[in-house]
Order: sequence, then structure tokens, then C-alpha cells
Amino acid sequence: MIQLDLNNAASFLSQDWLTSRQDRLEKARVMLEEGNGPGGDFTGWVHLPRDYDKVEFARIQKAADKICTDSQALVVVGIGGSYLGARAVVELLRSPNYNLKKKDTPDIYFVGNGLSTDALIETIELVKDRDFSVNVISKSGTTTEPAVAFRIFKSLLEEKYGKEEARRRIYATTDAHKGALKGLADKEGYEEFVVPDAIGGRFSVLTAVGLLPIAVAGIDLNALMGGAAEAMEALAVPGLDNPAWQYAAARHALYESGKSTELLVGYEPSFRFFAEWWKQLYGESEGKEGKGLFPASVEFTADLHSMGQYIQQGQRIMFESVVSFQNSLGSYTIPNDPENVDGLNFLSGKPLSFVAEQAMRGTILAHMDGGVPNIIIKADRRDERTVGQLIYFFEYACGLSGYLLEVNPFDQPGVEAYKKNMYALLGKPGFEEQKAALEARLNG
Ligand SMILES: O=P(O)(O)OC[C@H]1O[C@](O)(CO)[C@@H](O)[C@@H]1O
Repeated sequence: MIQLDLNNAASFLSQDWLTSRQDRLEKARVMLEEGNGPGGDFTGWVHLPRDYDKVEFARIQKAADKICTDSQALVVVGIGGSYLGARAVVELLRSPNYNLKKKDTPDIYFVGNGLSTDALIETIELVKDRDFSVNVISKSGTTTEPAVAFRIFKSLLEEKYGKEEARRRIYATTDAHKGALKGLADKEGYEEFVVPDAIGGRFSVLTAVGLLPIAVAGIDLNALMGGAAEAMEALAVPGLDNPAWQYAAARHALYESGKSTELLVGYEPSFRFFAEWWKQLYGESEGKEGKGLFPASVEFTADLHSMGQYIQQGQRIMFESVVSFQNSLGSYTIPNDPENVDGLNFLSGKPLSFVAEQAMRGTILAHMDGGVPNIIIKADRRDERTVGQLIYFFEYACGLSGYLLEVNPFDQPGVEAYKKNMYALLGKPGFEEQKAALEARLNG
């Protein structure tokens, strides 16, 4: 299971940082367990690793098998929680270079997560002459970025295969009852998967939202869900030795002591999108009512040579949460050089992982000495089971954290502000007055 090492944060925490939060953590636990706290209607993820829809789960695997048989590429259309979880898991468990690798599963392209014309054209070029399928994912079914991208890739499929075959190559993951995508999927007869009512986008990676693309990448869904279920059972046990309680309490205590930024640190390039997923999870859950830690991320050791200076000596506003995989999947030994021109022979014969470990140990102490507390989150290895545990650990700790902060961790009202302005500026019917007002402001 996930373990927490707080030795390098302890000197920044008061004696009672955990005990003083025990009652609030217990209340938060009950609210998550019973779904009766703020946003309680969106706590369906809490028991998901046990209560997931087994029939749909089998259908996801079957759809993934079909895509693997008839497609060289899968285009995944989605944004935010309808995209980041799948990409995080595919990159962490397969590779950030997944599409470049020799493999017997399709390439996966993520689109509809922005509005870049050039990125869109590039993806069209990459897939148009190959057999491909589309998984369109949107809980609301109305988010502009994926809706526009879907329109484009749907017509590309229809031009290439004709309407009938295109239908068989489109998989829609959306709300069970409502929304524009649901209506379209029903009308066209796409295979449909459900984003459960009680699960918001950023908590949905272990539903069809994440699972279909993850399965297409050849990742073992049973092991992933099994890991999450282990974490669910372990973290449901109340107590001060619960790692999710400790993480939620430590970051809350550091926040109250004046830290405003949490840096999620990874040492694996494959961890980058997991950190992006984590940023949405914590940013949308906590950043409201003028409160919340700003979630940021760095990749070490690469970023020690870009952000390291600031972390060591810039504003003392941050702490680090380091995700450390205890075991590499492979090993590589540093070769001997008889001429030793680079003076590195003191490392000859040592595994590269030994160098990485010393870099991490040295960095933690240096940053701590520079006034940056370090929380170490220890995970076993980059496999399905451990990643399932990590996902659940961060989700559960996020729920606890939001309740410690006394916000509703399951809404995101602030995201609407830019959407309304965009709709108005685009001339969406019904926004005429706002458009005039915004244009007047923009034109000075
Ligand atoms: O799945 P949808 O409804 O397209 O939403 C995508 C993302 O957009 C947001 O609603 C914010 O705009 C996120 O919370 C969500 O993950």
C-alpha cells in the first residue's frame, strides 16, 4: 500500500498537526462514507472500486478488443476530467512515447482538449490514412472544445467509411440520461458508456471515461481496479496512521502555516500526466471561496535545472509532495571507461537507479534546508495495482482535504465564467446582451 514519510516535513509542523485535526478528519470520513456532506451527491467514486457496473466493465473490455482488431489508432475526444485520467494512466503504465513504440495495440491520440488549429490539423494528418475509431467523452455533452473536435472527427470517419461503418467506430461516453451527446448517441446508435450521475469528471478515471482508452492501450483493468479496491479498504479504516488522513492533515497544516503552493514532484517522465490529472483533481476541488493550495508540478531531476533555483531560494511559499516509486521496472548499470576522461568511474558498475536515489535524497534535504517541507508518498512500482492504489489514495485524500478546508470539494462553479464570455463572444443565441457588453470592454 501507499506509505507516507513525513520526516522531512515534521520540523515545519506543530506537535499537534495531526491530533488537532482528528475530529475534523473523522467527520470528513463519515461525510465521504455516507455521502451527506457538501456535494455529497457526487461521492459515487468512494465505493466505485467495489460497486462498479460489472456488466459495463465487460462491455468496455469487449469494445477495446474490437478497437484493437479493427483500428490502428484510437482518437479520444475529451477535456479535463474526461481526458486527463486516461492519458495519465496510459503514459504512466505504458509510456509517454506510447505511440512511438512497437506494440500490438493501437496508437492513441487525445484531441478536443484545447482549441489549437495546428494541433487539430496535425492529428487529422496522423490518422486520416489509417484505420481508426473515436471515443468521444463528455459528461455534460456540451463542452465546446470536445464538441467541436467530435464534429470534425465524426465527419472524417463518415467520409472515410460511410455513415454505417462510422457509427460502428464511434464510442460515446456520457451522461446516462441527458445532454447533447447523449441525444446524438441515441439517435445515431453509437455504443454508449456511462459517466455515473454521482461521479464528477475529475473523479471519473476508474469509470468508462478512463477505462476504455486505458484498455485499448493493453492495460489490465482488473489489476487497476483491484489496486484501487485495496486502497479503498485500507483508507476507509479511521485512524491517525491512515496515510490519506496524514496527507490531508499535513497539507492542510502547511497551508494554514502560510504555504500557498503544493508542488507534486515526480522522478519519472511517465509521471507527467499523472501530475496533470492530480492538478485538476486538487485545483477544481479546493480552489474556491478565495481558498486552496495552488497545485503545481515539477519533474525531477530535469526541472532541478530550471525550477530548482526558485524552489531553493525564491519566495518561501511552497512545499513538495514527492511521489517515489520504490522499484524501477528495469535496471541499467553505468559502464566503466578505462580512460575515465569524465571522471565518472567512481560510479562504474553502479545501477542508474542508485544515482537517481542519491539525487532524490540530496534534493529533499537541500530543499528542506531551504525552507521547503517535503512529504514523501511511497508507491511500490509502476504497475496496474500500484497505480490503482495511487489514484484512489489521491481521490480519497482530496475529499478529506476539501472538507478540512470547509469547501464543497465536488463542484466547480468558477469554470463557468470563461465559458459564458466565450459563448457570448462567439455569438451563441441567448447571449446577445453579454456579447455587446464584452465587445465594448474589449474594444476599450
Ligand atoms: O465531461 P465534460 O462535461 O465535457 O467536462 C469536462 C471538464 O470540464 C469541466 O466541467 C470544467 O469546465 C470539468 O470539471 C470537467 O472535467
